[in-house]
Amino acid sequence: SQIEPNSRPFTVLVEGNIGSGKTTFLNHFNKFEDVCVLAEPIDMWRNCKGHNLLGLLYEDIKKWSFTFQSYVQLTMLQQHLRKTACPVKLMERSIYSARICFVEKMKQDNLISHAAAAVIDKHFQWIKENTDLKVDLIVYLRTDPQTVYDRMIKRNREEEKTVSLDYLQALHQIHEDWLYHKTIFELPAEVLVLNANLDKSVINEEYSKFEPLILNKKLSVQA
Ligand SMILES: Cc1cc2cn([C@H]3C[C@H](O)[C@@H](CO)O3)c(=O)nc2[nH]1
Repeated sequence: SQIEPNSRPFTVLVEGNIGSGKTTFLNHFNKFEDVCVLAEPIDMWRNCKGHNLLGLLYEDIKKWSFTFQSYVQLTMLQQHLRKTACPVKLMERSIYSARICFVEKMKQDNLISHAAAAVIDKHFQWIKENTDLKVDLIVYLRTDPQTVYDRMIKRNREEEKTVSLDYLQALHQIHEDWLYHKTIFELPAEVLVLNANLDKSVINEEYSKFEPLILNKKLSVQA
């Protein structure tokens, strides 16, 4: 019989800096059939009716930040609302990190006008009040800026050629304030902090330790 869409799957957000290993984490959990993995819809950002918004963003971040972040917010909302038959849903980033990490940082650096940021915030607030953005756990892949910078260079994503260590340091700080020090904005769920500096060769061992948490929908690590 048709499996009923599980409208309230145990929803986990995977958050972290550029290059923090989110894709590696998602791939680690992709092998479980109970888990629906939603990677960042980067292909949508690279092709919005033929426009590569991600490419435009890094070509002229001031000019394209609003356009890019508006579309990111829509695509992340679509991911949050996506039905799945799986009992567990793992999302790469979220409408929260869009607003809190990226838009806020761009606003601080005057890469987006305060007027544009205010419009994005109005959308964000309305969405939160009018939709059920159910989140049960946030996994924070905590890294050092230098580590993620080296990985980003090695990954060599075309559009990220112009991303600087300074930018990654600023993004790192905003992730720290939101998810580690918890001094800015709201937290939609408890945060599980993982050491994502670990080398790829041992990182899967580290992630395996948290399978019971993610797969059995436990909210706190058993002592
Ligand atoms: C939610 C969200 C993801 C996201 C990614 N990005 C950028 C950072 C990376 O270079 C690329 C893919 O994550 O897009 C952004 O500027 N704003 C974002 N907001």
